[in-house]
Amino acid sequence: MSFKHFTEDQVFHFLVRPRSGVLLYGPPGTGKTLLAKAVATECSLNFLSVKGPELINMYVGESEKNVRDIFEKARSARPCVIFFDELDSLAPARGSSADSGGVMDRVVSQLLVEIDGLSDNSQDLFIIGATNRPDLLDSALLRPGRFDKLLYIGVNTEASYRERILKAQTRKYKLHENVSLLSIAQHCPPNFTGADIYALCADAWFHAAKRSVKTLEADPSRNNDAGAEEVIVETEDFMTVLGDISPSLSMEELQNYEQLRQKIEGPSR
Ligand SMILES: Nc1ncnc2c1ncn2[C@@H]1O[C@H](COP(=O)(O)OP(=O)(O)OP(=O)(O)O)[C@@H](O)[C@H]1O
Repeated sequence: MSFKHFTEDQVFHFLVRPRSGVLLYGPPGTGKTLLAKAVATECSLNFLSVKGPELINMYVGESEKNVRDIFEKARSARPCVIFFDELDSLAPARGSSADSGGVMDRVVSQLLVEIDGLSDNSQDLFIIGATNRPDLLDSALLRPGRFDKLLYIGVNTEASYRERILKAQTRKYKLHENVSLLSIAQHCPPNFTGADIYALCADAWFHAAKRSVKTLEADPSRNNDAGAEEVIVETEDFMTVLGDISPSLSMEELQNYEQLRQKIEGPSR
């Protein structure tokens, strides 16, 4: 895992300007989790990942206890990054949830207490949050000393961006010499996310594997050939499966995310 798939700006905010909390936001499948893991790996920190809904429990007081326990676990694993995925489901704006007894409000309060408690030892315990809906979060979470840096992780519609992700995703594949990843990137819809490209590569490999099996079945004498079982992925494998994969986000949805980003960060960026 490395930072090479992310922009210098994104890496700068993590490595050069350490802070208590960073919030990654943007459409699903764009690499927010991947980036959080890369930060932990690159900085030699333990990585504790938790999905917001996993901490919510129907029994009174249990959800708050789960929040406390996660921070306790992270403290004992220092130096550590706690990654809160789907943060909006753990910390929605207080007063907005329809739950009886204000469970979610108490969870948010507990989370704020724990985050504020980090300030003493922020040198070796960091929090990274991720959400597709930063607009739903309790605004107190975004105050200085908490998740005070918001970083948009979006989709770049240029082919060279998709080519970089294709390169990363196929680095362990044996590609046929006819494969041009740039050309494949140019054939992908501009709104393909990293997760869509992951699906494309996995399906292309599977398509190539099926072809290898068929070839061996047709000519069993090749079973003993050196490397006969090796799966070599060809351009045709990518092109065949490409038609079956629809972008998980429409262009309109991407524009909505872009508008949300502009609302949060201002139009100048
Ligand atoms: N920039 C990228 N480079 C390489 N692979 C990527 C990139 N972005 C996404 N992927 C691939 O897509 C998969 C999903 O990415 P990830 O889980 O990090 O997205 P996410 O933004 O956290 O999504 P969600 O909001 O749904 O949790 C990853 O396992 C990875 O294989």
